[in-house]
Amino acid sequence: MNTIKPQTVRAIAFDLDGTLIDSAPDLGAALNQMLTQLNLPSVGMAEVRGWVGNGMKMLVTRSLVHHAADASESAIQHALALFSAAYAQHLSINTVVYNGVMESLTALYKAGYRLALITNKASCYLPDILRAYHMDEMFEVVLGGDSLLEKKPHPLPLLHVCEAFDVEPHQLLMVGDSKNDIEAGKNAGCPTLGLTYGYNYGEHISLSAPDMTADSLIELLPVLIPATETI
Ligand SMILES: O=C(O)COP(=O)(O)O
Ligand SMILES: [Mg+2]
Repeated sequence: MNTIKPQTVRAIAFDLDGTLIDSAPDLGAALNQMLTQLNLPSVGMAEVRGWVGNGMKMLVTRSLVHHAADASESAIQHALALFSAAYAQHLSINTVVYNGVMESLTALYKAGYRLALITNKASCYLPDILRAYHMDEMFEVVLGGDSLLEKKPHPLPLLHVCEAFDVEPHQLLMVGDSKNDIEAGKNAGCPTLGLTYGYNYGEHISLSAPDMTADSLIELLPVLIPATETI
């Protein structure tokens, strides 16, 4: 199913984790370093992939709850400080860019679409990560989970991008791997593309009923750049 219209879309907002980059190996390494410091057992990548999507505090909290450890606010804050220090050393060691991402971003950018990044990841890590994966020139607006008063699935970051780009919500396509992205898009009145390969709490993204689903970002090119056959 695809109800995305190339004649209406003028700008595209991308999610980061699970959409552009597979950051779970670095997030997992930092989480396991934190768990070791707390004398708790390590967790596997499958767990980590199921916990990413609502920011670092939620990732840390889910790991503490998983171990039935102290998950009081002060325990979470202590764990979060350990995790943040560890992740700062693990931003771009084993993270990889998904297939098709660079080609697609480049083609969409060259075709004149205005591009934004809207992630729930803390904003302090974004410049280094975007630079490490050569994406720092692509996005005119970059928002982290702490950039505004609300984060996805709240519509505020998407509406902020609409205002920055001077476009209507129906002209901004939201692209993401999780229900937070699709719900944020629907809440803002934006069309949505759900990618099937990322992290979505073990659920298929089609359950969130995006306007289009795709197994690779490349599938968006013939939709938004109709002359695209192969790249
Ligand atoms: O940091 C997270 O939990 C998720 O980040 P995302 O919004 O880029 O998927
Ligand atoms: Mg994501």
